[in-house]
Amino acid sequence: MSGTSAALTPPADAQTPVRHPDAPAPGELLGAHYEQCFGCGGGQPHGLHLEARAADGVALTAEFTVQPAHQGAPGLAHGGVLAAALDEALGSLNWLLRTIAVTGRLETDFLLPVPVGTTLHLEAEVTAVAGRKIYAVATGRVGAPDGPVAVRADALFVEVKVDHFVEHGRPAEIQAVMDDPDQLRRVRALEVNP
Ligand SMILES: CCCCCCCCCCCC(=O)SCCNC(=O)CCNC(=O)[C@H](O)C(C)(C)COP(=O)(O)OP(=O)(O)OC[C@H]1O[C@@H](n2cnc3c(N)ncnc32)[C@H](O)[C@@H]1OP(=O)(O)O
Repeated sequence: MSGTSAALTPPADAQTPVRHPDAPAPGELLGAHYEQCFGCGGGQPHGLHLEARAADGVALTAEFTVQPAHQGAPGLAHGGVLAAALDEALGSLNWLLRTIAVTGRLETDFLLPVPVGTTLHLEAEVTAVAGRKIYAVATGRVGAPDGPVAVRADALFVEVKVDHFVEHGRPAEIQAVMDDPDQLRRVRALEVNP
């Protein structure tokens, strides 16, 4: 059974999403937004190391291979880890809008178990924008880009300013980003209207 809550249905006056003119070209790897991110950062040994690539429109593809550290049941991916992979793919859509947005709501359908060693092929797409609200969907297929759908999600992201992280994040990590020119460049690339 699946369904989508009313909160994830765009309002009647929602706009069609617009790919930012400076968005990475289709096929381009998007890279990590933060080295210590559990979803995409290279600095997390047990992280997902999800790699996302721009697609046409306001959409992307991404891959993540389920590791032994991601188990819930014996030999199977933990559902929360799969939700994290969907969340990360959806969050990476920020690069195409050149907006900073965080997950407000994430509804996930788990359709098939996903064994350790499986590569999950994800697709994510922004479907509508209404003010600060960004509506998006994602699917994860097992084994191949046209494999069976194992997980899917509907999500609402909410646009925030970079101050969101400065205000709520731990000072040590915020300072470390400020002190690292590479990391700061990644944040600034998203911050179109600082
Ligand atoms: C530097 C590195 C960069 C890059 C950073 C990128 C990180 C990506 C990582 C992957 C993605 C994540 O996991 S992000 C991490 C997980 N998410 C979070 O930590 C977010 C925690 N929540 C919050 O901080 C807040 O609740 C916000 C920002 C989401 C919303 O708070 P707010 O800014 O005060 O805005 P608010 O007025 O409440 O809401 C704005 C509009 O959205 C609607 N809205 C808000 N939440 C919901 C909701 N759950 N369900 C339905 N609708 C909602 C409201 O009704 C309202 O609609 P209307 O009245 O306008 O109609």
